[in-house]
Amino acid sequence: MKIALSGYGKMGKTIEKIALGRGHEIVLKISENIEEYNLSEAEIVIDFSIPTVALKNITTCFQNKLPVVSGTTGWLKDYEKAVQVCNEENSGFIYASNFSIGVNLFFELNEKLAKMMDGFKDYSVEIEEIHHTQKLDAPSGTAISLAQQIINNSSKDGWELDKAKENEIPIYAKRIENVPGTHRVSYNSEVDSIEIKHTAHSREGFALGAVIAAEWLFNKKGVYTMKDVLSGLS
Ligand SMILES: NC(=O)C1=CN([C@@H]2O[C@H](COP(=O)(O)OP(=O)(O)OC[C@H]3O[C@@H](n4cnc5c(N)ncnc54)[C@H](OP(=O)(O)O)[C@@H]3O)[C@@H](O)[C@H]2O)C=CC1
Ligand SMILES: O=C(O)C1=N[C@H](C(=O)O)C[C@H](O)C1
Repeated sequence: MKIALSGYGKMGKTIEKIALGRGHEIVLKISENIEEYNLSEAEIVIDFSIPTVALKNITTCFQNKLPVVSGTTGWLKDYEKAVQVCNEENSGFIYASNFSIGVNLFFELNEKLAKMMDGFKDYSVEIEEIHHTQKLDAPSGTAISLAQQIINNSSKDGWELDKAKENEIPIYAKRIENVPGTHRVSYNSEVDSIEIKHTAHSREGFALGAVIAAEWLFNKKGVYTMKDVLSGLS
């Protein structure tokens, strides 16, 4: 595939390495105003940029008939707008708050555990995420996805950073130098705790998942998720 990278920071550079290793070409590296670039050489775009530009970059690609795999977090209030433009332009789109295969397995576990724990009122649930100090958004997109899964499978009705109300899930966001991404969901009672945890050892898992998603999306139209991608792999 001829890939354009929207965002050539920590993730863009890791994706370049993985994509080249799988026989793809990087034809464009977008680092500023997307309108200044000639998108015509690219066949697909992988977007790991910044929250304030993600919607513009993604929709500009759709308008240029390019499918997009996006992992940028912190812009999700505008997700439906991106979906609308994708459908209007008959393009292809996959967004995931986390492309790592391990985290997507962790998402499955989280859903199952939330269903099991609902009804055991002695336990209170909380989420902790730890990331490097350059991260722009908090809580992480992955922590929000984990919270949303628990909300969908329990009587919880919201989440809050730090100070949650009775029926909400507290998310604690910590920033520590060089941490690629750690997420922990814990259920705590007076007598014990049950925890599930995912620890990324590097950015390679996120990047590999994004390239696999791009390979899967290539030549498809429509809006998909990592569940669609992974159901074809297992
Ligand atoms: N879904 C997933 O699996 C994962 C998601 N992420 C998310 O991906 C995003 C990027 O992460 P990361 O690579 O660590 O962050 P970086 O800050 O290292 O990279 C972001 C890059 O975007 C560039 N940028 C700025 N303006 C534009 C623009 N107009 N168009 C395109 N690029 C632009 C920045 O350039 P400059 O520095 O010059 O401003 C920077 O190089 C974040 O939102 C992060 O949360 C990260 C890991 C995994
Ligand atoms: O910014 C990061 O680094 C990461 N961001 C994603 C998120 O916000 O969930 C995924 C991963 O944890 C790394």
